[in-house]
Amino acid sequence: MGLFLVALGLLAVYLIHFYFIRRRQFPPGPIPLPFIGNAYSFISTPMDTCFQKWKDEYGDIMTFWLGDTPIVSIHDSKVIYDTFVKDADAYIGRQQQRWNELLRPGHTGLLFSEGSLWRDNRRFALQVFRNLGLGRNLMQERVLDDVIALIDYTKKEIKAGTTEFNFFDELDISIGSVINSIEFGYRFSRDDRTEFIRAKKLATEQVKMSGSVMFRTMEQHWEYFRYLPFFRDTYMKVFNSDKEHRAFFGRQIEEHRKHIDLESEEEPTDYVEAFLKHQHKLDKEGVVGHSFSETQLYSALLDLWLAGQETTATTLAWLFIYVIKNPEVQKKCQAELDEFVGDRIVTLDDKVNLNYVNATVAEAQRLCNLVPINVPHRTTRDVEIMGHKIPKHTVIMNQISTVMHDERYFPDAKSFKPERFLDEKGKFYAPPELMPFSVGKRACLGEGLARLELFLFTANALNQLQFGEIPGKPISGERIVAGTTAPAPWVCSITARY
Ligand code: HEM
Repeated sequence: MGLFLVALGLLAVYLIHFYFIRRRQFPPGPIPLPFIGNAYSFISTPMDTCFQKWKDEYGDIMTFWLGDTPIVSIHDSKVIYDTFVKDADAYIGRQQQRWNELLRPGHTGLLFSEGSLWRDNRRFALQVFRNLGLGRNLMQERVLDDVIALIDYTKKEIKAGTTEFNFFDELDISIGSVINSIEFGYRFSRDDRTEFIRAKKLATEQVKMSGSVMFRTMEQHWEYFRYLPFFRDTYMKVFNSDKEHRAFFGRQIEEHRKHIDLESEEEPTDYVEAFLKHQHKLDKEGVVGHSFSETQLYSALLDLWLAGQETTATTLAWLFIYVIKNPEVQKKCQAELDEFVGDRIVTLDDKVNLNYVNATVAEAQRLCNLVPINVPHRTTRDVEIMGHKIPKHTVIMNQISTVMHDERYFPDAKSFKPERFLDEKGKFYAPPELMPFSVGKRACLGEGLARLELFLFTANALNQLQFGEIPGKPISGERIVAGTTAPAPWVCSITARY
């Protein structure tokens, strides 16, 4: 009886502290449940819809809780620019999600690392992308190889009499090949897809899991939750996926180690080679405690794969669904391509003329709203936002999904209207509220590569191929919201235009 009263007393103290002291330190938001916070809201309502609802109810700044962590969420473009861009260093931190003690030992990698490790490695990654040809013809050629392989394969299938296409699978392996060739220097084979399917399955599971209610609830205390019946299963999934990722990326690093000439003056041809050479140079120079460890290499490869494959392939999947569902958009894109390109391959030089195609890509990114809940940031000092004092180390998110469906900026926001990104002269323009890659110092590191891929795959596929819905097999367009928002499986018809 005594023990029971003590437990009751402790619970009362916890509840008073939680509801009357901690909650009041942050902007208002929906009532969290003790221990699990607001994660329960995401069970019945998709995350991005929850944020829309909360924006209507609580305004452009509010707080929701995951477990016992308060997360301040900002929903307005102007407030986001005033904070994450104008005062960028104050928002540059990342939430130290404790799962990463398991998944990215030492908080390494590119997505969740902080401080000099993150800064040095982000700069290094951007430099490697440039050295591999981003911003020059070299990267375009790399991507175009995969675009051409996709089109050739599809035309071969058409000739062979195929009438029903799972075009997402083809986009998926193409985008997988681009990132794989950047990281490891080789593409996936379409004849034997086993390796790609395995790698992709791992990535999809991890991205899906990272958006799951159980994963988010367990985030900061997984070492205790894993002993509880319902939560054990999620822990085992994370544990196994980590083990398999280590095997996949570890094998790639080992292969490179076997053949690499660390002293060679030649330009590296992939990320692993560039990293190992840079690491060797620092070690040789006697630089102590640098940020280029073997663990960092592993975590960076994982992050580039997770952040770079699923995102781009899924955006393209949405784009082709929207184009199929809106045949007049397909017609307008193709009319523009006929006028400025003809039957040859579209390159970046054509981009300036292809206003409607650019607007179609932009509108697909806006409407699909790929990232329903942004990657959490952390304030690095006390800040004040819209009159609210937010302490240092608060987890904070610029909720880009809410901005991109905001009727104030995008009237009739749930409709697909590429015209909204054309000015009165028909020229493409991107307003600041269009922020699929986020903004500020932690904005997407792969934005340049993703933009190149989105343009080249879209323009060339629409130029060479005609897409349609198959009678009796309508595309549902159902949104499956997890770490990213993916469409339900779909098939389409494709014929050749040339
Ligand atoms: C359509 C495709 C893509 C979209 C919509 C997208 C979107 C995003 C978003 C919203 C973030 C979080 C930004 C923030 O924290 O505020 C992010 C971060 C990141 N993205 Fe992307 N991304 C895409 C493609 C790529 C590609 C192709 C790569 C690399 C090959 C990549 C690598 C990264 C990395 C490493 C980060 C973490 C950056 C940091 O914390 O410094 N992404 N991305």
